[in-house]
Amino acid sequence: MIEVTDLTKRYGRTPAVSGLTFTVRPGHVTGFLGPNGAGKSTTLRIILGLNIPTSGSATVNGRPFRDRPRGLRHVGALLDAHDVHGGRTARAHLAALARSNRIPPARVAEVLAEAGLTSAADRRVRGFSLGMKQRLGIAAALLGDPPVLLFDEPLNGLDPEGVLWVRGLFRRLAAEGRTVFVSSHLMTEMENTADQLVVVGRGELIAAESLAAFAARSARGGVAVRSPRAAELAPLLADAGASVLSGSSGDGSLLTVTGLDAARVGDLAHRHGIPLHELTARTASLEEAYMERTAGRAEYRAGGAR
Ligand SMILES: Nc1ncnc2c1ncn2[C@@H]1O[C@H](COP(=O)(O)OP(=O)(O)OP(=O)(O)O)[C@@H](O)[C@H]1O
Repeated sequence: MIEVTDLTKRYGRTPAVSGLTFTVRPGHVTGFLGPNGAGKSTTLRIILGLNIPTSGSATVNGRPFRDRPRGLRHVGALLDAHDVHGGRTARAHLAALARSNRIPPARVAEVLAEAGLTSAADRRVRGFSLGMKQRLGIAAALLGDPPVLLFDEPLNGLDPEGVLWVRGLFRRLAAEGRTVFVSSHLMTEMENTADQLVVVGRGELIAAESLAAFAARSARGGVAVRSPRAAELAPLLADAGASVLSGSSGDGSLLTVTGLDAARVGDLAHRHGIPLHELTARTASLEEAYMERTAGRAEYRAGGAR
């Protein structure tokens, strides 16, 4: 379990993180999302005790992580795949980490195999591609068999097989009851992998909830209803508490309804003897919900709009 409480970090006068509070629970893959510069890496570094917060706290299983001896057995992390001594082989890099964290040396071969690096184990890391370095970083995070794992953009540079591997790995780690916290800009991938989300913008919390709840709040979701008597149905739906928009069907037969699920829309129409020609529940994609909720919270946006 990771608990972040009223966390603030300023660099000079620039706030990187402002009063963030959220909990990352074991047994889930939790996606950590936010526009560039939103404060994700800063937060991950504070959780790992690599940055000192200006105020507030971050704990891992109840204690600040920097207090923990043999760290890799408590928390595994991949922050920056390039942060490896290029002159070492993959095997030597992992063996050094194992020694300094009192991890049995046999784990090195196990995590190399898990990451698909067995055949590259005795090559110097400076010759590795970005994807191979990511695999090595993930192998290092797994080395101590830790209950809590943090990954900052782990999919960068991975080939499709690597992406599939990571997806399965994260799900398995969560199913084993571990806490898995992953930052990523790849919405489709997060949609496939994460079940919980922490979303930040300009250092502030936007949402901490399940992916389903986050998507359900989107105005892009709702129920599409088509009826030859849509004009009669719309006020009945509004009376029942729904928001109703007329669609762009031209003949006025299409309504988009939010605030009532498809079953209640169908029942209500039936009670009033109004025929329906279509009743479709639509869930917003994570990307749609994310773009909507972070609009105006992105510091950098193509086209110059702020
Ligand atoms: N060492 C530092 N010194 C000064 N400012 C910093 C430092 N590290 C981060 N910042 C600033 O803090 C803010 C948050 O940065 P951070 O790297 O945490 O964002 P992020 O969400 O990880 O972004 P990205 O998605 O681009 O990786 C940014 O405005 C950044 O410029």
